[in-house]
Amino acid sequence: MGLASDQQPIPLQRCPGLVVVSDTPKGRGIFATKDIPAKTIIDVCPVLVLGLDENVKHIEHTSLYHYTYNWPIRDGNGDRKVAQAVVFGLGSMFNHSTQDQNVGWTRDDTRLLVTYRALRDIPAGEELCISYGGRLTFKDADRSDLPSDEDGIEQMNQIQLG
Ligand SMILES: C[S@@+](CC[C@H](N)C(=O)[O-])C[C@H]1O[C@@H](n2cnc3c(N)ncnc32)[C@H](O)[C@@H]1O
Repeated sequence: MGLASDQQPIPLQRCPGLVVVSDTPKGRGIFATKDIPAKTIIDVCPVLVLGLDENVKHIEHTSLYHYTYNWPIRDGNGDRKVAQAVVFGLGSMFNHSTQDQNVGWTRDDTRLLVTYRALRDIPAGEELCISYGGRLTFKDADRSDLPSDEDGIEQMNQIQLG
């Protein structure tokens, strides 16, 4: 039996030669064990988009809060809203780098995927980092000169994945 065009399987792709290192200044992080050429697909990650209420009532009170990303949606009235999404796979493991990100991403909001690609050649031994945007809740381990945001207002789930 064939699949309708909107049901075509989505190929998943993960770059080989990646490892999780658990004791970095940023917690766990993803590192390359071999050279990765620019534009290589690093991972194709399915996402779970959380309900707006679900996020406020539940997720914001859990550790998962620190692993969700902005996801634009339309509410029942067709108005634009920013929901939160859990990104499965490596998408939830990339740490933030303010100035030296080597991984970028594209969002597919129809198929609910994020595809991560190397922004440049990544040499073996380097950590793979994305940008969370300009608003961080934690002290950036790359920038010891900056004070951390201690008022708790700027939350990690405001990561500007978009
Ligand atoms: C999506 S998780 C990334 C994986 C995380 N390091 C772990 O061990 O599960 C986001 C968390 O990683 C840490 N993190 C990410 N980027 C960081 C950075 N530049 N400096 C310090 N901590 C960072 C923060 O604790 C943040 O809340």
